[in-house]
Amino acid sequence: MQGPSRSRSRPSEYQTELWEYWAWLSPCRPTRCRWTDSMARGARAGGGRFHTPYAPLRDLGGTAAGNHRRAWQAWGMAAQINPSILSADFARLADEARAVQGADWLHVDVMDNHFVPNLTLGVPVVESLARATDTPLDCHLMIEDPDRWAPQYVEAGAGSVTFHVEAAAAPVRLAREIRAKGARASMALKPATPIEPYEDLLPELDMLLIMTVEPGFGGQSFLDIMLPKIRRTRELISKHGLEVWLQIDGGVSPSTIERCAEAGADVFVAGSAVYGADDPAEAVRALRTQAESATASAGWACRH
Ligand SMILES: O=C(CO)[C@H](O)[C@H](O)COP(=O)(O)O
Repeated sequence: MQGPSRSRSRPSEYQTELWEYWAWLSPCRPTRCRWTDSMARGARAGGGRFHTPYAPLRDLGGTAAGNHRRAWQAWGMAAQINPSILSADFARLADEARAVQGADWLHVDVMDNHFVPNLTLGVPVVESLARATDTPLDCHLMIEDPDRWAPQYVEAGAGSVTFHVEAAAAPVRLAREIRAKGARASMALKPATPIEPYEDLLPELDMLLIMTVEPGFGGQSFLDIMLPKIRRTRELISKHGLEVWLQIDGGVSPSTIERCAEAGADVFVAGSAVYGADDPAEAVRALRTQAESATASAGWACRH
């Protein structure tokens, strides 16, 4: 497939071609895995690195805020904010998804009461939610035996599936299976799990999740002692020249997000800080602005 011609006069056709080109350029381009509707929605929603290199070419009009965001993406400084539905009203999930319109992904916490001491939802709810929202789903599996269950979450409509390395029997095989089925593959580390033993696995992943609280419950205090791990992980990603997203989850709020962005995180899960706000969509925008400002002055982003 060739890149877009710059001489197109009809913006809609030009834009369509660009989206295809970004998909082709993406780490999840069809040569490695299927470009699903959900992932395409992620890209269109402004999912950061999907379209970083050519973001300015998409600037065929639009709002000042949209143009600012695209410029940020072009410089690789886009921050993604993923509201965690753990803090939402489970009886009104479709409405709660709408309440965070503009979020990059919806973070879906799957807990089995074995891997963590809490029980939330499973495949059927993810299937329904995927039908009810255009926001792509980022499923975080806090469950035992993810090797068995993770592929079912891709089939249910998740655009990204995260398994815990502490629970996976064969993390490389599992990451490859998630990608082969058409989703982004992500691996999570609990606070006491170091990144260093998994350096060689990084090329198998689209995202690495560092838990900044003990998994299981929303509303906990951010663990500052995770900041050096975020920093070291970002250095490993850079050292290998990878486009792996670095997500953090737990205690993300206006008072902690800047430190995390400065340390190297670029995808932020926020539950209570978003759903506890009077205007959840505005809370998403404000967190993103804070993260992007902190990233702009961070050493890791300058070297990126
Ligand atoms: O994975 C989680 C807990 O295991 C949640 O996503 C996380 O705690 C988000 O909630 P908050 O932002 O309120 O800390």
